[in-house]
Amino acid sequence: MADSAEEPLMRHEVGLEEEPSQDVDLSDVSLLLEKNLRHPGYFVWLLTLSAGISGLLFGYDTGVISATLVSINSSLGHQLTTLDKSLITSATALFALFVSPISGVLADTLGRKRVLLLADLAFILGAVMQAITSSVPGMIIGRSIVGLAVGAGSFVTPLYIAELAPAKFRGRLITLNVLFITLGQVVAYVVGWAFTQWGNENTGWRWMVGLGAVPAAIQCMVMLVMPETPRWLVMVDRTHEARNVLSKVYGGGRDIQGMVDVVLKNIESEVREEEEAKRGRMRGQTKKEQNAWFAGSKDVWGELFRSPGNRRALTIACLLQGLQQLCGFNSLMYFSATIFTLIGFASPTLTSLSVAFTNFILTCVALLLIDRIGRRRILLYSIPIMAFGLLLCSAGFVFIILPTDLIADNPSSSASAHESVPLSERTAPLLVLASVMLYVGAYALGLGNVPWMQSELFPLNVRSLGSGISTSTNWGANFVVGLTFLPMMEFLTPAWTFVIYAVVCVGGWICIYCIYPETKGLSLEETGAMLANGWGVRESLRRSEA
Ligand SMILES: O[C@H]1[C@H](O)[C@@H](O)[C@H](O)[C@@H](O)[C@H]1O
Repeated sequence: MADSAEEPLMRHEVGLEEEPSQDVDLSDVSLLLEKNLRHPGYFVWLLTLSAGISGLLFGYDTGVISATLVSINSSLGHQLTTLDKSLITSATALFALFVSPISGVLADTLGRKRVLLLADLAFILGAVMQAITSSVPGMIIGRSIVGLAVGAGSFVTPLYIAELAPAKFRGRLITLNVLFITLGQVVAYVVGWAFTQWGNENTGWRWMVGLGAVPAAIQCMVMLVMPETPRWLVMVDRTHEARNVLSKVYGGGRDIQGMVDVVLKNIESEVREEEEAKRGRMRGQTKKEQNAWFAGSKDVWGELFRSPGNRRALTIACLLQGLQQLCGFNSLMYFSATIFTLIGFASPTLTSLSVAFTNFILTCVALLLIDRIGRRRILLYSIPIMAFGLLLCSAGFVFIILPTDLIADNPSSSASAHESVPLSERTAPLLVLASVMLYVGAYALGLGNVPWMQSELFPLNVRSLGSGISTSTNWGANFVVGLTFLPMMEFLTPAWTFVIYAVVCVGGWICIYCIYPETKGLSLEETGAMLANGWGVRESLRRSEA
């Protein structure tokens, strides 16, 4: 792990003598100072890792359902129906969708750290509830509580990291969170496979879901000793504590005090400006309207929707987040074990591990490549491969004859359905597996990551609202896919289901081609100026080729 390798920076190095003067542009100065940082430093890594456990939990809880669904059998009173499975799966996304907007308000009033701690408690409660329940409604409630935790955690974790990390490392540290999500999914699949292999047939799945409480409890303990973010501390007038946290972030020592002063002043002036803007907006309004949150947010809503540039940014961010889910990836994440059971693999949970593993490895590759290839280009290359994979998968399903009620049936009975089948039907499952892996790999390279870089599309004043709306689009679409996948498989046939996802990919590709400019290498201001005058696709390509 990198040690705190900050260069000793003194005020005179950036032209500051004593206290930073009021006419110096503090944001420029702190950027200049931060440029000299070589590594995030050990304290920032520690903070990122401890907050990143939320990503791990997010991934674990979304991934573990795959093996759970094929292991529950009749432990909840009866064999699960298609509706039971769909509700159990999609409840998490629905509650994550509900809680995302509220968690922003909670994060401002209670602090970022307390919201993370509350999310941990919800993770623990939801995991225990699922592990001990004996009914389908109990399971749905447990999954919904986990949804609250996932929704709050997925909003607050990037905020916590962004407010603590020096600007220079912010992007990289935030995208690390996506890596944690996919790692969590791998862990969930390994645990799922291990329990179906060696666990008790009736209680194994209870351990799978219950284990989600462990990382949450660890994070809870670690977060108790972690600090609040300097920005929130300044917001609630605890400037002295904010200074101490900043000193640790920048590596401690006397020689960095100049930098800490500048960064602190910068935060203070930003917070002051925000408060003044809020007070200005509230002047002349009725008592009722003076509800700070409402008054503030109402105006930001106006700014977001009135300005053409902001509207374009929002359209692109929602398009990408919606497409990330509507392309059907999570139907594999949630139901791959069900699918592989359906087509006769002897160890469906082990087979489906390939989905989570491919996703994780190619997410690592994507994070290395994305700044070099560019967001637009990586999407335009990878989405056609996804569509091809889906069509191939659909072709594979054409050769497989499935008993009509198998989706809702006992998985163990599925093997017998494939005992004496012609060769084409024996190789077709392999074709399905290979095409699923092709699709997942291409997804992880582009759509799995790029939409989360949404904040770079928005100017500061509407960034949090814009990102919030596009994140809700993600959860909304995730809910739709979780709820509709099994009914689509049952009523439209698997072959048509995958064709529909392929059509969504093609439609998405056309939209991206027409309206998503290449933001690689552009500053936030340049992106903003470009979107203010149009979609800026041609101009962005000219710039990135120059
Ligand atoms: O970026 C993540 C990642 O791609 C996950 O694998 C997926 O399950 C999530 O829905 C997505 O938001």
